[in-house]
Amino acid sequence: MERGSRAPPHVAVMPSPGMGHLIPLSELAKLLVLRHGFTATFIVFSDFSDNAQTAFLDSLPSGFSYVVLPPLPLDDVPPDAHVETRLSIMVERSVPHVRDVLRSLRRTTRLAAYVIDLFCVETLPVAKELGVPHYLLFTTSFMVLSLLLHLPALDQATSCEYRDLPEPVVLPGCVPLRGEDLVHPMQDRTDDAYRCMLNIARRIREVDGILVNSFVDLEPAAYAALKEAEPEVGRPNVHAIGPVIHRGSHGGAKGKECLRWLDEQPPGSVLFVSFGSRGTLSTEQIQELAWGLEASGRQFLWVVRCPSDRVASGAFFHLQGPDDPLRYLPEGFLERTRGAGLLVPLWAPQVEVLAHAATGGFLTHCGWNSLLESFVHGVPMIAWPLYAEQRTNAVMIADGLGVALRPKTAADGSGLVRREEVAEVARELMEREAGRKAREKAGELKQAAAQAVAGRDGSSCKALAEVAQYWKDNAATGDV
Ligand SMILES: O=c1ccn([C@@H]2O[C@H](COP(=O)(O)OP(=O)(O)O[C@H]3O[C@H](CO)[C@@H](O)[C@H](O)[C@H]3O)[C@@H](O)[C@H]2O)c(=O)[nH]1
Repeated sequence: MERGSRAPPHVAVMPSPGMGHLIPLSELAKLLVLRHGFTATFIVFSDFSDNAQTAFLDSLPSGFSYVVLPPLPLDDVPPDAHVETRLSIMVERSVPHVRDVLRSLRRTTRLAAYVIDLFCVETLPVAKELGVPHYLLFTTSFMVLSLLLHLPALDQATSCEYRDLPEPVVLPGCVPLRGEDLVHPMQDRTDDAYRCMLNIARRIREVDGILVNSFVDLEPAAYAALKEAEPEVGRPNVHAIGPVIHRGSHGGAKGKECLRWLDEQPPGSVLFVSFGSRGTLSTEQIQELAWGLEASGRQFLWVVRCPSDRVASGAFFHLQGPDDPLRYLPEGFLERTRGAGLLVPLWAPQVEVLAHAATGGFLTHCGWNSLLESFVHGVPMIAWPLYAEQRTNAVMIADGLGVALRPKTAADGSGLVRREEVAEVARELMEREAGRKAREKAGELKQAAAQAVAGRDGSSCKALAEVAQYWKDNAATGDV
């Protein structure tokens, strides 16, 4: 690698495991490489890099390289520890290795910035120590960022569990949130996962700036409130740079089959059902969903995974193994729905599916990348949140933006969405007035999303160009 005044500026990027973070961080790096003349190195964990992640990294164009950290065993961590707890321990253990990588990049490149996602905050002191500007790519909304920035104060002011608060939490410029709709690690304040979240909430104030994968017109009031608060001590500047989404294909042969099937369906007729890179349902819920989709009479394309009650807890970071997800469906389902539905085990080329004219709705777990991809393609949704910040996102898209419908869970305390409700909400979205309204709103958001990243003048393009220029200027003068 080159160092010297004519070498390109370099960015080091550290995503935590999982496609949900790898995708936006690599798309950001692509923009820096292809539009702003940077080169980039990814620092990735070996422990959790599965085939999908490795294939994704290998497909990145020239200008990128990646360094795999040595294995960081977590054998001493209880197997039932929450994913946030496991992640935070793993990141802590990675610090000496990250120091070595950043030191080496400083020697061999014009290292201009170090960009992480929120689970990697424990590595920030290394960048500080080496004088490398350190930024966070916040991979979800301004609303969730606002929640995190307010969390230490909220923690001080609250003595009960948040779900028992008599009033909703009101964040500046955001739709009110009931305690039970706050992010998953906030649901049990006695759990380690909550302490991890609180630690992250404190540490993100240490970064030099926060790039947010959202756009101003999507969340104008939440964005304005955060901008207003910037002069406060310990409030990093925020930059709206989204929607940064994956635009290529990563679906393989099965992906091509999905797209061929979609080509044969009438425009706007298909409900796409997918729960992100690793979302799964219980066996009973899979069965209810299947019966409901069948009863709805609608065409559907469903990315099917093995039930959550059949997956080992430590396997969270990996796509599932050899077990056949189709065997958990109701008997005869495949035969009865042949022609009306297509089932894809594990993975579909989601962005291409959402971009396809036949796709008329998206039943989603509300991961932020999925939502952005839906906004970009103007697809209305059914919000079916599972974990992380997905309930918070669901409130935003259903109550705030009006681009999604929410199925009701059964009153029997099972927490299940029963088949009748699945059929009803699918028909609502695809055939009725509520769906028509959501589709109209989705069309408006599609335009706003396109404007944010249009040419050089889109608000998000400008914001990223300013940050990139700042990094280049500092790298060029040797100030870093
Ligand atoms: O069959 C599939 C399934 C997923 N994807 C892609 O994988 C990504 C999934 O990302 P996302 O929708 O954000 O879901 P998660 O993978 O669950 O993402 C994690 O990270 C997100 C960003 O922080 C959070 O919003 C989520 O709650 C968290 O679970 C998207 O780009 C999808 O297009 C596919 O291409 N094909």
